[in-house]
Parts: sequence; structure tokens; C-alpha cells
Amino acid sequence: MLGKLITFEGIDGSGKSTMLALLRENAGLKNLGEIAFTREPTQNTLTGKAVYAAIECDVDPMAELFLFMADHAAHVAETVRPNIAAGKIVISDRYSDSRCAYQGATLDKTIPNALSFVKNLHAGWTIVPDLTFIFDLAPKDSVERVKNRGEKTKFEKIEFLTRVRENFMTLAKAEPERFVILDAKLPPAENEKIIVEKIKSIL
Ligand SMILES: Nc1ncnc2c1ncn2[C@@H]1O[C@H](COP(=O)(O)OP(=O)(O)O)[C@@H](O)[C@H]1O
Ligand SMILES: Cc1cn([C@H]2C[C@H](O)[C@@H](COP(=O)(O)OP(=O)(O)O)O2)c(=O)[nH]c1=O
Repeated sequence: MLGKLITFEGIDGSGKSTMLALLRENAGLKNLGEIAFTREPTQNTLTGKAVYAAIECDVDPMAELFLFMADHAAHVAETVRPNIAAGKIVISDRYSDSRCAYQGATLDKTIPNALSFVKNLHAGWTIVPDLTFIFDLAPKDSVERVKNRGEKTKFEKIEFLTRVRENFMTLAKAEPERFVILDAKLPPAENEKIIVEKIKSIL
């Protein structure tokens, strides 16, 4: 039997990594089956390194989109598809919706309806998640949280993250059956319970 793909999305600092660390140790989740934790951008790969190099400089936004797309293609082929085929539950920290939301924002002024353009690039070959959690947080709170983190990227600005957050909401509205919007200000343990119950309900 094929596995399931579950993705976690949200603006920078919305609490995805914190939650995934909790979920790795969650006994209820472990009982549900074999879980493969993964992420985008991928780590220590040719494509992932290219993406992180691009994030740190002023590369053309269309060129940057295709670097993220290349990383996604490698991720789907090398990690997501084989694990799904092996019947595992794949949990990814960021996935295609990050591209739609972030590059939908960086390409805003380059092409009309950038979000749809980016979404359409995925159609027909990628694996669509069975379930996507969005950690929803006001950009001012997100910037406050990541400020203490030290590394600052060009994306971590209130105005930009406001557009990214709107794009996440547009994506969720278009596919309400796939998305669960979480209040990222709730204590992590509360969201953890909601997440585990929801995952159980789709298995
Ligand atoms: N529910 C929460 N309430 C308050 N602070 C949180 C919460 N979740 C995470 N944080 C803090 O916010 C910061 C960013 O969280 P992180 O999990 O790294 O976000 P992301 O992976 O989405 O960028 C960290 O300092 C973390 O401790
Ligand atoms: C996967 C992905 C990430 N990003 C952005 C989100 C982050 O600002 C940055 C790096 O991702 P990540 O390392 O996941 O950052 P964080 O831990 O803050 O969530 O890349 C895109 O712009 N497009 C994408 O397709």
C-alpha cells in the first residue's frame, strides 16, 4: 500500500522546526507506522546548496524559482517517491506550497498571477501532499522570533512575509480539504495534539 505525504508550511519562524522536533519523539505518531522526516530546501545536496547560495544573494527571482524547482524535483525523485512507494508516512518541513507562496511573492512584479504560474509548474509530475499544516503567524511576530536566531535572510522582512502569508491563505482556500491552518501562537503541545489527531484521521 502507498504511504502518505504530510507537509508543514508557514512563514519563517512560525514554529515548524520546533513542532517537527516534538513530532519525532511523539509516541502516538510512532505507533502509526514508519515515518520518514524530510525537508525542503534539501540539505547537503547539489541542488540544496545552490538554493542556499541563491537565498544569500541578489539572484534574479525567475532563476531562483528554477533552482528551488530543481531541488524539489531531486527531492521528489530521491526521497519522497521511494518512501511513499515503500508505504511510509513522509513528513516534509516545507514543500511545494512554500514555492507557490514565496516565489509567488518574489515574482509578483515580474509576471501576472505569479502564484498560479508557480503552482502550474508543479502540475502533473510532483506528488501532491495528502495533508498540509500551515503555521499561521503575524509577520511582526515572526520577525521578532527569528531576530534572536542570528542568521537573517532576504525573505525575513515584514512587508515581504505579509505577501507570503496571504499567498498561503489563498492556497488553503483553493483546497480546503488538504489544508489545516494552525494558530502558531498556541503552545506547541496544543498544536501537537491537533496535528496527531488529524494525521490519524487520514490514515
Ligand atoms: N508556539 C510557539 N510559541 C512561542 N514561540 C515559539 C513557538 N514555536 C516556536 N517558537 C520559537 O520561535 C522561534 C522560531 O521557531 P522555529 O521552530 O525555528 O520556526 P521555523 O522552523 O518555522 O522557522 C524559535 O525561537 C522557537 O523557540
Ligand atoms: C522550500 C522553499 C523555501 N523558501 C524559503 C523559505 C525560507 O525563507 C528559506 C529557507 O528555508 P528554511 O531553511 O526552511 O528556513 P526556515 O527554517 O526559516 O523556515 O527559503 C522559498 O522561498 N521557496 C521554497 O520553495
